[in-house]
Amino acid sequence: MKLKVRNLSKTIKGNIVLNHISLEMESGHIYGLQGKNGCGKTMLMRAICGLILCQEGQIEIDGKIMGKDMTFPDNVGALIENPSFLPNCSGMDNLELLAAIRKKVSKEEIRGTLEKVGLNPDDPKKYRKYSLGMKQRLGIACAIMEKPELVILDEPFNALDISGVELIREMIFRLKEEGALVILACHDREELENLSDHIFVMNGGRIIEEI
Ligand SMILES: Nc1ncnc2c1ncn2[C@@H]1O[C@H](COP(=O)(O)OP(=O)(O)OP(=O)(O)O)[C@@H](O)[C@H]1O
Repeated sequence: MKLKVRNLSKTIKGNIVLNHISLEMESGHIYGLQGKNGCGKTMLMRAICGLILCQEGQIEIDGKIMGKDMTFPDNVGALIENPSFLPNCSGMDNLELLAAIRKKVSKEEIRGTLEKVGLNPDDPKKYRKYSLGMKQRLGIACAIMEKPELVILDEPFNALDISGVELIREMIFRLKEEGALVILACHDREELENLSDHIFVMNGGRIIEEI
């Protein structure tokens, strides 16, 4: 997969939140987005997922232009802010319901994904009773369960304990090894630098540096 962002700009109520962003990314790599609160990392991720439209510029994935040749990328899994799940269903039931939309993965595969993020697929606990870390793990499982080629993870380590951080770090490396294109934002600079092959440093909606 080749992802090209060209001259992308977005203004919300007079505020420039993305300012002439251009970048290229390809499969088999982890790309980190670094920058202060409010610098535009989440907005950029949302734009790449097709969740927001931008006034200027273009996002092209494998030669297809977003908003023209496609509404959303074909094969994307994303964890952006707090995903919504049904409060009165278990984690497994929530994922099964979502998987029924595209019918890409079997029940067994969903169980495997839950185990990968350290959740027990047989746990009957309802989502509303989940701890923050369990919610985070379920959000990550949801993002990766259909084995997307493009994985977007905004602060995946939030609320995770040390073993959770280690598990998810390994999982992200494995996604890359399996050929995914991973885009990651994480406030822990060391963690981000350790995981990423390439880092885009953002400030005020712009990319100010590439590492
Ligand atoms: N729904 C919204 N309406 C208006 N402005 C918004 C909205 N969401 C975000 N913004 C603005 O867009 C800018 C970029 O926000 P964004 O969430 O992308 O930052 P971020 O880099 O992800 O920050 P953080 O590190 O805090 O997650 C900020 O100035 C923010 O105030």
